[in-house]
Amino acid sequence: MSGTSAALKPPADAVRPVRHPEAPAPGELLGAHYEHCFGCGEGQRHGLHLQARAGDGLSVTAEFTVQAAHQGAPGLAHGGILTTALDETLGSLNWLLRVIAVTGRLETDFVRPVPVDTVLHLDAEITAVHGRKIYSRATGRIGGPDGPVAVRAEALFIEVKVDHFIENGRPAEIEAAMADPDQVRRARAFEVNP
Ligand SMILES: CCCCCCCC/C=C\CCCCCCCC(=O)SCCNC(=O)CCNC(=O)[C@H](O)C(C)(C)COP(=O)(O)OP(=O)(O)OC[C@H]1O[C@@H](n2cnc3c(N)ncnc32)[C@H](O)[C@@H]1OP(=O)(O)O
Repeated sequence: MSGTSAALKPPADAVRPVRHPEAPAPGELLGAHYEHCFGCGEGQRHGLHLQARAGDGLSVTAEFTVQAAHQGAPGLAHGGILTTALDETLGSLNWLLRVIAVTGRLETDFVRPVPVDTVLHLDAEITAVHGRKIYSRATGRIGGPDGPVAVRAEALFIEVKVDHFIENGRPAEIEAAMADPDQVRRARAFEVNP
């Protein structure tokens, strides 16, 4: 059963956006947006280490292996962890538009239990854009990229500027991020390439 709320339905005058000309090519890894991100950061030892790859059009794919540390019930993935994997995959889509955006709303259907050691095959796509609002959906399958659906999500991301992080993040981490020329260059690149 799926019952997406009205807030996740694009308005009638929403548009289907186009991939940014400098977006990573299909098949390319997108790379982490922040090394300490719980979803994708290489430097986050407790994290999911999810690696998203650009697909065709406005889509990405990613894989995530459920670890023992991700359990909710014995031997099964915690639903919040699965939602995090969906959130991260959906968030990475915005790179194809070269837009920085944060999750405003995320709705998940848990269709099948996901055992520890399972590889969750995720795919996601942007469906519409309306002003700063980016509508997207994602699916997670088990047993292979064409296996049965285990989780499904629809989301609304909201475009923000780098200042969103600078104004709201804990100062210690913001100062460290701003001292990293790669992080600043990457973040600013999104603002000069509309
Ligand atoms: C040099 C420094 C380096 C830093 C660089 C870092 C680079 C980072 C790169 C990439 C980052 C990607 C990170 C991905 C991580 C994975 C994804 C996450 O988990 S993100 C975390 C969870 N999400 C939040 O923490 C959002 C918290 N919420 C907010 O901050 C605000 O509520 C925000 C920005 C979402 C909206 O606030 P408003 O004041 O800007 O805008 P308003 O006017 O309220 O909303 C704009 C439109 O969106 C709708 N909207 C907003 N929230 C909605 C909601 N929850 N449901 C439905 N509609 C919503 C509104 O109704 C409005 O629509 P109408 O334009 O009037 O049609």
